[in-house]
Amino acid sequence: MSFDLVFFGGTGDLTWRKLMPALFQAFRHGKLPPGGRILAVARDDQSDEQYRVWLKERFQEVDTPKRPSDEEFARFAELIFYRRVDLSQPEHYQRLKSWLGERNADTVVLYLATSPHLFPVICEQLGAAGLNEPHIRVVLEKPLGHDLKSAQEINRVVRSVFDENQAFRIDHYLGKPSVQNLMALRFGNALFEPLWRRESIANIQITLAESIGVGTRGDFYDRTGALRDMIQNHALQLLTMIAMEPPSTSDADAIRDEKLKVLRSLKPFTPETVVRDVVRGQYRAGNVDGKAVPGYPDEVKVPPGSRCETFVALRTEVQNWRWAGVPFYLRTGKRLAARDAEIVVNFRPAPHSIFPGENQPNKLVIKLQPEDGLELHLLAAKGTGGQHETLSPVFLDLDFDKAFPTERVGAYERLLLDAIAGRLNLFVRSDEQEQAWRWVEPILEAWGRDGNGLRGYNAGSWGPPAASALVARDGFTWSEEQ
Ligand SMILES: NC(=O)C1=CN([C@@H]2O[C@H](COP(=O)(O)OP(=O)(O)OC[C@H]3O[C@@H](n4cnc5c(N)ncnc54)[C@H](OP(=O)(O)O)[C@@H]3O)[C@@H](O)[C@H]2O)C=CC1
Ligand SMILES: O=C1O[C@H](COP(=O)(O)O)[C@@H](O)[C@H](O)[C@H]1O
Repeated sequence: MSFDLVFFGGTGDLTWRKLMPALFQAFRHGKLPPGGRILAVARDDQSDEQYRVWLKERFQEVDTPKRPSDEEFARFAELIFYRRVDLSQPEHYQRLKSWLGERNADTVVLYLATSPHLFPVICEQLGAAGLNEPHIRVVLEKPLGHDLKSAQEINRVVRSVFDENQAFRIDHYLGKPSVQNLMALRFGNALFEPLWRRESIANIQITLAESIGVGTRGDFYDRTGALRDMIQNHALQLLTMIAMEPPSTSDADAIRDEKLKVLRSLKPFTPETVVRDVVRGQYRAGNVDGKAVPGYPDEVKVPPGSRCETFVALRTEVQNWRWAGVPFYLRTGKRLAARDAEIVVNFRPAPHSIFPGENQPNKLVIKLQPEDGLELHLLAAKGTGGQHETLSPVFLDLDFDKAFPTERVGAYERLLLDAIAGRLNLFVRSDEQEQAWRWVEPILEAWGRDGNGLRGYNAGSWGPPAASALVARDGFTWSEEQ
């Protein structure tokens, strides 16, 4: 199967930092289908060779084990081409069309690695140039819009040019091996399904914590904030996979239909519940990994007096028979104590304990980052004798890197290969994406009306104390406090 993969935004940060290195890994692992060409397009005027030299220099910034040797880069570079294309110029799309027409590949993937404000014009121009035939796919990078209205507008234009099954909306968390394992855990094993419900589960916590700050992207981040950057997409996608009903097949739409049902069942926010159930914070100066770091207001390019949230914790519920009354807590933030992404399923305590002392409930920790694995926390008898055995916490620890010692496929590598192969399972459908916006919109509106609720937290902490109070109100604690 021959393919052409075109990166719009071919000189951008996303392309050289994430996409090209991911493609190189696919190439190195022999996973890239043969007969492929990779075309980068942007407004700079440069030759194929100049672009390859530029890209090779950028690769020096990639982590050492993932960096190509000179010989590997030379072979990879044979697949890479560059063309000058100004995306606002209709005639430049004809130039692109002639390049693609040189050999009419079986599959064409057009990856929009540009700012989303260009998506409508790019799609319109692709349609006008006839670059929307069925063998052509369009990959839309996050963020897909800034709110419901802008997301709907992007989707309207995309749908007017492409069929839904030609549109691949990226949420890179869906490409992480650990997220694949979440599906495998739930739907490849019969063990947990009888317990996966309100009768056995007390609460579910989804934490996407980062220890990094906003780096040099302060201006971009300040227009976005943690709710749009992480909750509307990554955290909600994880929630859907935890809460969804078993799909009848592994087809993309069977899975996406079930995820959509979860999004539609989320308890809607009102102005009162936003105040009660959503905590937002902004980091102040502090220490992370033993190093002093500045507060958000002092980060590069952050506008003075910014009210942008770098932390969100919230409580919600999935209103259906399986989950009624079970709190789902979502939490994300920059400059937190650790880089730690995990889903914690806290089970209810044993109804009656015959053992003295500990009666700690079981919990299942699905670890996404930095390690990728599963921990099942149980109580066990130490076997020290005496009339009354006391129980101690122990855990079964499954480390997927050890279980599968062969090289595992990274998120962008996986998603790029899936887009080339036409597999939609790990991409977000427009209705899911719009429903996620619909659900976060009352929070954005409430915050827009009332700028007072932003709480400071020290860099290197787990966020504002109000986040702990949010779970304590229900009689729970966050996993790191358990
Ligand atoms: N950087 C990252 O790690 C991530 C970025 N994203 C998202 O991806 C998108 C791109 O981000 P990023 O790569 O950082 O942005 P950059 O500003 O680094 O790159 C933008 C790219 O778009 C090109 N471009 C802009 N306008 C035009 C035009 N009119 N015609 C042709 N090309 C154009 C630029 O090339 P030139 O100006 O030379 O024409 C450049 O190649 C953003 O929406 C961002 O939020 C998402 C996840 C991670
Ligand atoms: O989408 C985004 O994700 C990254 C975090 O991704 P991870 O794979 O490193 O967990 C985040 O830093 C960025 O702000 C956000 O746009």
